[in-house]
Amino acid sequence: MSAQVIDGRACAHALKATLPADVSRLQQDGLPIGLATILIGDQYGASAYERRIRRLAAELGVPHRPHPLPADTPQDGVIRLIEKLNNDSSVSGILVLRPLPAHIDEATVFRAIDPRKDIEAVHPENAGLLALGVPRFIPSTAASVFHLLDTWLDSVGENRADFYHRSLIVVVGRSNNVGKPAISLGYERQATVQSVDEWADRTTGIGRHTRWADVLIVAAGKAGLIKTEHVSENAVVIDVGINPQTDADGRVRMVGDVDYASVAPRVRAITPVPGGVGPVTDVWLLRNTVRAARLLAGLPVDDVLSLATPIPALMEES
Ligand SMILES: NC(=O)C1=CN([C@@H]2O[C@H](COP(=O)(O)OP(=O)(O)OC[C@H]3O[C@@H](n4cnc5c(N)ncnc54)[C@H](OP(=O)(O)O)[C@@H]3O)[C@@H](O)[C@H]2O)C=CC1
Ligand SMILES: Nc1nc(=O)c2c([nH]1)NC[C@@H]1CN(c3ccc(C(=O)N[C@@H](CCC(=O)O)C(=O)O)cc3)C=[N+]21
Repeated sequence: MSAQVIDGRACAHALKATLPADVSRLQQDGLPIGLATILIGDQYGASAYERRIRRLAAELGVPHRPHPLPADTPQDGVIRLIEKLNNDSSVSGILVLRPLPAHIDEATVFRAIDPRKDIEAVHPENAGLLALGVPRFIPSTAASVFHLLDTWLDSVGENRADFYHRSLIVVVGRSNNVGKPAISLGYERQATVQSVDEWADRTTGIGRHTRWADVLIVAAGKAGLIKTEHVSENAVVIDVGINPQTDADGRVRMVGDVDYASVAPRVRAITPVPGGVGPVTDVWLLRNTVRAARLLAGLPVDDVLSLATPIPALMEES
């Protein structure tokens, strides 16, 4: 039987429906909303993402200021730009695209962002809040992964809590802005969560872990890493990877970390690339920009992580 294809474009379309109204309400009240992006160099995935954000911001009416910087920009120059954006009241959200060139220390750059404008939760304060289960912002890629899962569960009529409580979620890749936040969101849903990194691949192989996964989240940045022997038949596979692949005719196209052609026929459900996690990530970043603008203005925001279900007592109190 062939897998159900989880449609990221449809999910993104539904998720963005209320955003233009949210944006114009802020603007009518004279409250600033604006997104600043910093792209250093021209890495394929980062440039692709920046272009998409640019288009989506225009569509939703969010003022966007792109800051393209040459690959050899010194770290001080990047920090100075961030400080300027921190102090600019027309900017409510700041996104620094990864990966950064080797001469720039990611942690130092992320620490320079005003935590209230840190829409990807990369500043230690926001990363800590997420790890503690009380996030200010949910990083957009991990948010997209779980939004797709939740939406898919609703569509097949499975109770979200029942599903997560009994499920093993295996996360391949544990970077600070994709893998680790996804692990945190899995914990928050009270699933059993396992993290697999490159050492597992180099030593015992990742199949001994991934084959047990009810939910397999793959964010390694390695095209074709997950093949049919890595998955079980009831798995729900979420492919985060965005990798450039050059066709025989010289055209570059995007592929995920999952070998879709061999894996899709075997599993229960799967996200494609393109058209899976990516489009929802884009919308979530703009949602976080609106959230930041509201928080900066002192307006209420929804509680994004009230998901945990208390475990009933085993014995009634006498
Ligand atoms: N679709 C979307 O919305 C988004 C897609 N992406 C894409 O997701 C991918 C991952 O991004 P990101 O987390 O930033 O990448 P990083 O390079 O920062 O991290 C990759 C992680 O994967 C692990 N890894 C690498 N190779 C293997 C392997 N063979 N087996 C197991 N684990 C492995 C690394 O392990 P170790 O820690 O041991 O080095 C590391 O933890 C990229 O393709 C990126 O373009 C990113 C953001 C959004
Ligand atoms: N700080 C930071 N945060 C990121 O989230 C981040 C980053 N840096 N650096 C680069 C990667 C890559 N990334 C993408 C997200 C969505 C699409 C996306 O929407 N892609 C479409 C592609 C459509 C097409 O052009 O074919 C899709 O998947 O359907 C692509 C790439 C975010 N990243």
